[in-house]
Amino acid sequence: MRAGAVCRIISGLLTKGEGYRNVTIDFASRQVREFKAKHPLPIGVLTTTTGKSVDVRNTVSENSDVFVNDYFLDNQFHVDSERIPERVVHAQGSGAFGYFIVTHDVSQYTSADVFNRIGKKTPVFGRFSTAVSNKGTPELARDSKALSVKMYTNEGNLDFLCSSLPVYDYRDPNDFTHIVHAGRQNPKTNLFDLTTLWDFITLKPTILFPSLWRFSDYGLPYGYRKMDIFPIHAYELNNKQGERYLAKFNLRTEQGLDNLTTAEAQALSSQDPYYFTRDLYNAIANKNYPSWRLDMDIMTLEQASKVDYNPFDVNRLWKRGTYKTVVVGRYVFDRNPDNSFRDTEQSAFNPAHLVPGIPGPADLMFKSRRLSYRHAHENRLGSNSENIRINLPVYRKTYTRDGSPPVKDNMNDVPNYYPNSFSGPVPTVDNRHPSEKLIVLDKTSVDLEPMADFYNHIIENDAHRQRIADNAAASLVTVDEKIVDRALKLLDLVDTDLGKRVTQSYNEQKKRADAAAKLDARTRVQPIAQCISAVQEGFLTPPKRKNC
Ligand code: HEM
Repeated sequence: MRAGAVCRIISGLLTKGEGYRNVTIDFASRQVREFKAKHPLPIGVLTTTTGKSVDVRNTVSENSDVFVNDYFLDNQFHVDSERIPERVVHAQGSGAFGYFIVTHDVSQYTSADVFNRIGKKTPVFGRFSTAVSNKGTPELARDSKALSVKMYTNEGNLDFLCSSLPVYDYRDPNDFTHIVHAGRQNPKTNLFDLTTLWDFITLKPTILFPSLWRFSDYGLPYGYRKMDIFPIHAYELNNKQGERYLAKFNLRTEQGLDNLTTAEAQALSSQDPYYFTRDLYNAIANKNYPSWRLDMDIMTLEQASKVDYNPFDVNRLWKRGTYKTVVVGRYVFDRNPDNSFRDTEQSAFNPAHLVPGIPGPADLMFKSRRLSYRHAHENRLGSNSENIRINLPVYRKTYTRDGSPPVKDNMNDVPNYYPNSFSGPVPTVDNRHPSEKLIVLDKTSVDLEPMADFYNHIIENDAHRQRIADNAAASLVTVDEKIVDRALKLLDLVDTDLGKRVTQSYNEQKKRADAAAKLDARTRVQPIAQCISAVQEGFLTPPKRKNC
């Protein structure tokens, strides 16, 4: 049968439409077959890494002198060193190319060239990721998700690093190391340890706020395509006249918000642990391009100085009625990378990659991020991470030279010091840049009011409140009882109804878990397995929620 006919049969078998639930012959599963369809014959003669053709006898090493077999040595040496350090957070990720298009005039707020004309298109690269999990971990855990997007603008790269939750875990950068440790594997058991996580949450209660979001339906989106995403910080913007504004950017999904229940996620994870990557890849391959509307919540500096909360606090939302929202444009992702390591793994996003007209956030957390990402890239990709193709800006002339490869053209014969009298690159004068710096005062106190507001006013009904309580209680079942007491007291302080619901759910779940712990592992998972197969049936038919 001809390759084209095979392709037609396979595409006939594909499940079209939302969710791509038939994971057996979806677009991602047939990638190599598509390659073969495009290249019916081998693409060329096999060579060693230095370009010498490989004799077929060298592809088998039995009874041969392997030390003179370049082909064997190439492969063996290279595979031994083909891993680079994974990202310390957001290690599991998937990339996509696309564009940003301006749909509304926002020149009143920012002079950034990228936003300066309706209809202007800018190429972008996005990397979607899970936050806490290590590389290779199933993607369906109740863990916040993220999108980093690099816009290759005429004024340099503009990177937005965004979380699926609109509030961040802490406002003291010193907490980064400790939450990464407390929320990760225990150093002795090498297992995720909910006691250490809840210990840290109860000692540093700012983390409770995003944790409540994580326990809510927002904490487990139905794939990367179905979530809103936020850079969180209040960005300083300035227009051509040097007038300054504060903006919180929001990326709103155009696929519609949707979420999975914990039971659905468990079932899906057992069937397709990388559902998030697959769903994104398949949607793009099927030309069902995922898109997000970019809007921004805006305040003048004068308004910001009058609100009764800290607008720079990444651990809270801006209060309703204190800002206005304006639409900027759309991100559309329309191409899967041809090589995941080259593009996705080697991408280096840094929130400090900003452009004129967007001086960026002035808070302490952001200042610390300006350092942290540079250091992380140097550790992960070497001193020339900006020379890797995916990270290259449209235009660049610098005085940095040499270092670990890749060095690209290393600025050829251009003078390598500044100032010089020999026509090396010269700086410009940016009159738009405000001469005064914004100074932000930080505070360490914990404010429970935004959490109570979330629970009572953002969460729409009691059924959803109960799901938050059940998810929080489930995460407490294996936690040391003294810390459980602390957690329940804290939840009660946020809201007595929340405290009551979690306590009740915890008592019930704990009783069941204690009884189950006496059984051997296989017997213990029987009821869950039945529940999972019930939910799996649900996945094979059109979306239908099942309560387990
Ligand atoms: C003090 C605060 C923070 C520190 C020290 C920090 C540090 C880091 C580090 C070291 C990485 C790995 C970078 C790499 O290896 O390329 C990372 C990745 C990331 N961070 Fe943060 N982070 C902080 C706050 C935030 C916040 C507030 C957000 C979201 C609004 C965020 C979003 C991300 C995302 C999306 C990535 C993945 C980047 C990628 O796709 O390559 N981080 N962070």
